[in-house]
Amino acid sequence: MTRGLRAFKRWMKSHGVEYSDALLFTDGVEGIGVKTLCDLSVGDLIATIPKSACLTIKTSMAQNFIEDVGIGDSLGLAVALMFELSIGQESNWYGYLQLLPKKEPVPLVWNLEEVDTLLVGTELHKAVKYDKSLLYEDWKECIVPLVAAKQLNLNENYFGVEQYFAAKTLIASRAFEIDEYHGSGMVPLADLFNHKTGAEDVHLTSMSANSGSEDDDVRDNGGNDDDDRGSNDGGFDDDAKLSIEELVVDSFGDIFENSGIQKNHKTMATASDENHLNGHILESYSSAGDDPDALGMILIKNVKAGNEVFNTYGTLGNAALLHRYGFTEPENPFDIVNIDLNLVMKWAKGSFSNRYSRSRISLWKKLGCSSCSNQDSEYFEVTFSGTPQLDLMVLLYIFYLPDEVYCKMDLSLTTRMKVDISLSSPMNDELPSSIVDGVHNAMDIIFSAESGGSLPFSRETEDMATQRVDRLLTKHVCNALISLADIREGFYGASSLEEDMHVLKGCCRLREPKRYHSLSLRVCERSILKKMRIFASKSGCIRKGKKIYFAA
Ligand SMILES: C[S@@+](CC[C@H](N)C(=O)[O-])C[C@H]1O[C@@H](n2cnc3c(N)ncnc32)[C@H](O)[C@@H]1O
Repeated sequence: MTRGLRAFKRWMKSHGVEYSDALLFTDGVEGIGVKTLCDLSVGDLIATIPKSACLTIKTSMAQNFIEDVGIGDSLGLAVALMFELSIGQESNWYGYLQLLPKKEPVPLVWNLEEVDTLLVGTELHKAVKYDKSLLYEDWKECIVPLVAAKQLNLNENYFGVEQYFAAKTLIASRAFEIDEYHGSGMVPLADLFNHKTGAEDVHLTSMSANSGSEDDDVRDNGGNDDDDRGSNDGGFDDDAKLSIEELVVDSFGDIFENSGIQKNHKTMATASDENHLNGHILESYSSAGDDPDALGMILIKNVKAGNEVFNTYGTLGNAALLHRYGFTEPENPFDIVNIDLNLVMKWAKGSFSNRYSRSRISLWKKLGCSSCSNQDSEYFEVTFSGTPQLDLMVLLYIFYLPDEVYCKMDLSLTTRMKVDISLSSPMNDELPSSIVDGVHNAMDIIFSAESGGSLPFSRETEDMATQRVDRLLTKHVCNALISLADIREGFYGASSLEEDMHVLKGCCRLREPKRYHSLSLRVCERSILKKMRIFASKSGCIRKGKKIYFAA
């Protein structure tokens, strides 16, 4: 065991952190991980962590001045972390901080040349540059004045821009949302568990008697932040976090529900004098106590002796994993690629005038269709299987609607909107709900307009959703999808997917992590684009052999 781990164990003991003696902390070339020495079962409580041992704005010695100047959330936590680092052994978390890496080598702390060469074309290229400029501004506006305020007597060597970026990488990769009072914070021990996509063994949860539902899982800050582009690029500009109370519909919910964990809390057994209990596990969750001031780590799966115990950082694609945690996973089913609306406009320029494109997009919006949006871009998602977002297919379909159908629909929608809006509040500039009813409704309106008022397929006998999509995929739409995939592919530069795959094979994950994971991201994204082309060409072929409802 390394010195850092030994000191950390002593620190845990003196700060009331208890853990099962079945847990083995490993410290190898790939960093720290947690294994089990004996079989563990669903519902086993393998660790408890007092909230007072978590490093948050509230628990930090810097609380007063952070709250006085009014910086909260992840910026405030970064200041708390930098402050605790700056006071060395004086810090309550010294034994914990010694174990942390100086920074997590995520793209935020790559130099600009690395970002521009390794990430070019990928979902992360723009996002990382955006983070860098935004965080630099935050530092200048909020942290520089703190250091300048001599009465705070801050050690400027710990509050430079480099130190701020490093703190942000640690927070992005290790912080959890604790509760409404503490906000997000560093949770010692819980942050030693590595991630496995969709197959985690353990959850961090609240130990309060009023808790015990899936709502109480303490959320890793990486999980599905609302501000993440397509929930796929992680994100450092993350002030909108969910507290435990808000986690009613959490992505972990199903797993927790199916885990068979008993949720009737009883009184917690008196803590042993020893930090590790002898029976391998601390408690089963059902007999663990009511302690609103503690967090518990609970097994949601059986884990065999000798295996690593994994947590999950959320259902994240590779762009998000690399962005926030600095690694990627092969064949990650949550991977997506985005097609920007601007890219669709670029494609449209080849065949249509700007005016024509704008009018078709306007009709698409009036029908209640939409793209995803983030920061200053609008985009469509393409899933791991290569299926493009339905709204994109509808937009492409609308581009090819005959003029007379387009005019008829536009006129009728505009008239309807005018009537509906004049009947509602004069301040209400949103579309009436009768019109904004989602992309499926939009398809029904289009198909019905094309066929002179009736839907040309049976609602009773066939699957409506499949019929709708099938009908959307005209030859024009399929060709447009292939062209969009080709244009998007062009962003990666001259090398082909096969060349990238070949280089990736020869690249060592441990020796060249930046090159390896960025190449892995490129290969995953380009493979999705390849699947999108196959989706479009197969759909085109299938249509040739089927009844075609309308001329394409
Ligand atoms: C919360 S920490 C987990 C503990 C960490 N391994 C350590 O040494 O302290 C998160 C970091 O661990 C690493 N990590 C976690 N899961 C991983 C995985 N499945 N593959 C590669 N690295 C992983 C990444 O560097 C990530 O940013």
